[in-house]
Amino acid sequence: MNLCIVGTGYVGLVTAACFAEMGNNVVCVDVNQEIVEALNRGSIHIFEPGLEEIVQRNAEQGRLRFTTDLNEGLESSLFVMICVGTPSKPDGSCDLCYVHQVARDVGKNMTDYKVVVNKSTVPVGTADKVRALILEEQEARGVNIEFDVVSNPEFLKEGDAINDFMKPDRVVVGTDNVRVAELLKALYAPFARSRDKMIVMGVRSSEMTKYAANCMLATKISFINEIANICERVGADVNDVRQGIGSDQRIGRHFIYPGLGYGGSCFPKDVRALIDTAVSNGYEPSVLKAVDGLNMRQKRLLVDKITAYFADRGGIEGKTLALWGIAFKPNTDDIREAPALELIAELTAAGMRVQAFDPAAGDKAKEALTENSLVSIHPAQYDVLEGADVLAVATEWNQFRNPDFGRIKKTLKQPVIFDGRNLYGAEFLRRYELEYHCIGRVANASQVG
Ligand SMILES: NC(=O)c1ccc[n+]([C@@H]2O[C@H](COP(=O)([O-])OP(=O)(O)OC[C@H]3O[C@@H](n4cnc5c(N)ncnc54)[C@H](O)[C@@H]3O)[C@@H](O)[C@H]2O)c1
Ligand SMILES: O=c1ccn([C@@H]2O[C@H](COP(=O)(O)OP(=O)(O)O[C@H]3O[C@H](CO)[C@@H](O)[C@H](O)[C@H]3O)[C@@H](O)[C@H]2O)c(=O)[nH]1
Repeated sequence: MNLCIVGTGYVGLVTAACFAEMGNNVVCVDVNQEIVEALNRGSIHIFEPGLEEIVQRNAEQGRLRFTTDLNEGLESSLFVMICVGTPSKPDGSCDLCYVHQVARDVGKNMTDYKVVVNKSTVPVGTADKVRALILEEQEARGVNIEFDVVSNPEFLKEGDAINDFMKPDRVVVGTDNVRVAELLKALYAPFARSRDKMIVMGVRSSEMTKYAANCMLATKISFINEIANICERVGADVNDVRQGIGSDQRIGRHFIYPGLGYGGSCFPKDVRALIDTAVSNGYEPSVLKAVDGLNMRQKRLLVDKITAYFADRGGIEGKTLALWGIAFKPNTDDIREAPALELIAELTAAGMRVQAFDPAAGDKAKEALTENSLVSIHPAQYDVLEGADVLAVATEWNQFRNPDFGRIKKTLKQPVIFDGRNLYGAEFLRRYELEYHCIGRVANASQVG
């Protein structure tokens, strides 16, 4: 089948590469010329394990092309997939300007029947708006070309995106048109060989399903973080509690890891967008507001712990923090709403220096933090320990899980680790005479209360 994918970010590029891998002909369109030129040279602008190889292979074999010209994609394609960003506006509502622009461009340029598939995460009612904008542009041209608009939210997660796309738990399709549902079923058939994975529903329910899924997952995280914060005050260990509750199948083991709160380009903005949708429709979303509020507090947790540690040691001004991990999660270079950025901003505002390392997000962090003279980004994990007072861990990259504790102890001015991802065992660290502060566990019972 012939597809036009609009937007070559985390979702667009993965979608394009995976559909091309299944034999489809895919044209990828992006307004960013630099990104398109790089892709045409076989180099991808994001870090996503396994993606570059699939992109290169399919481009070489002629099934995957990149262009800034939407017409090139529209010409030959039955499906037009919208995969552009839907960031937060300052008031928390969803900014739909990129989606609306694509809808207008499609209306201006289409010459034959299209299935317009929206994969971006968008508030309920957006498909209706996309339809209206396409019709408006067609009217302005004096043409009447048939098309359908379908909602098909994407559930992949960064760092494991190829696997998620190739083996989805489900494929949600929002349409009341049986013929279009059949077309999508055929398109997704290679990803659903073991069982029928397509769940067809109304467009509004499909748009809502995406927000409900992300908000449910965000709620699990804020819930366990709340439990962790209580554990810490009463001398319980959240690691044990997590296992104790996770073995109940109704609760499950996934997505109940406490930490510095959720970051990334999805959970924070999507929770806020659903809050905005609820409020605009006269409903007070008390659970969602609590989830968001707790997450914002959680991102400050290490700031408070580090500040408290230095309170009777001359304060944090002039001290140096070694920081491992900047990306919002491992296996990605994405730093959007990363808890580490909050940590860096708060500590440097109070006069602390930060020497940071991340296995993939270093370049993006350098760009984002260029104006902050108290931050330096280093290319090697152990370099950041040189001259540092203490170490903090903000992202659970595998290479931080079993580090050289002897070297940490020897290099730091003060043998203390602040762990925002609960990677280490307190007992074990005591053997290295390293003081350990983490989330929801009190290493020394005398610290309780
Ligand atoms: N990142 C994820 O893990 C993920 C997962 C599921 C769903 N989503 C949702 O998918 C959407 C895309 O997210 P993303 O992370 O891939 O975004 P992104 O910011 O990585 O990429 C968006 C791309 O769209 C391009 N673009 C903007 N306007 C355009 C236009 N008019 N024509 C062509 N290209 C245009 C941008 O240049 C950019 O390259 C969002 O709604 C997001 O919420 C993201
Ligand atoms: O038990 C957990 C699991 C995750 N996180 C944090 O939650 C955030 C989000 O993690 P994850 O969901 O793995 O990454 P995303 O790439 O943001 O993926 C989410 O957002 C995407 C965009 O909508 C959806 O498609 C995915 O299904 C959904 O998992 C990260 O900061 C993680 O550190 C925790 O703190 N504890």
